[in-house]
Amino acid sequence: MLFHVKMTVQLPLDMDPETAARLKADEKALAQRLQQQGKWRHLWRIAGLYANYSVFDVDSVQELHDLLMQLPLYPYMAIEVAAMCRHPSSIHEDDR
Ligand SMILES: O=C(O)CC1=CCC(=O)O1
Repeated sequence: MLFHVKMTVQLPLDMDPETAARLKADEKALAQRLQQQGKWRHLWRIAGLYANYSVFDVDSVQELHDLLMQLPLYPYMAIEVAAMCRHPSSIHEDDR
């Protein structure tokens, strides 16, 4: 199951810089692990914003929920999710 996810990061302005740096490093490590596992298929910066557009490939809505909840930056993110299904004109046979 493919899901389009928009994540907008809103760190508190008064957050300790070391805490922010640790959260970002932990987020990066988990994001890269999930990409290697094929769960986090795409990760794009939205130009001009501290936000990203991502595509997740998971087995269930519950799995997506659990992945998003475990992101280190989750408490500081606004998250929007859209479920996607195959477009009849797509030439990509592996999209599902
Ligand atoms: O910087 C972001 O958009 C938040 C984020 C998601 C994965 C990551 O490494 O940072």
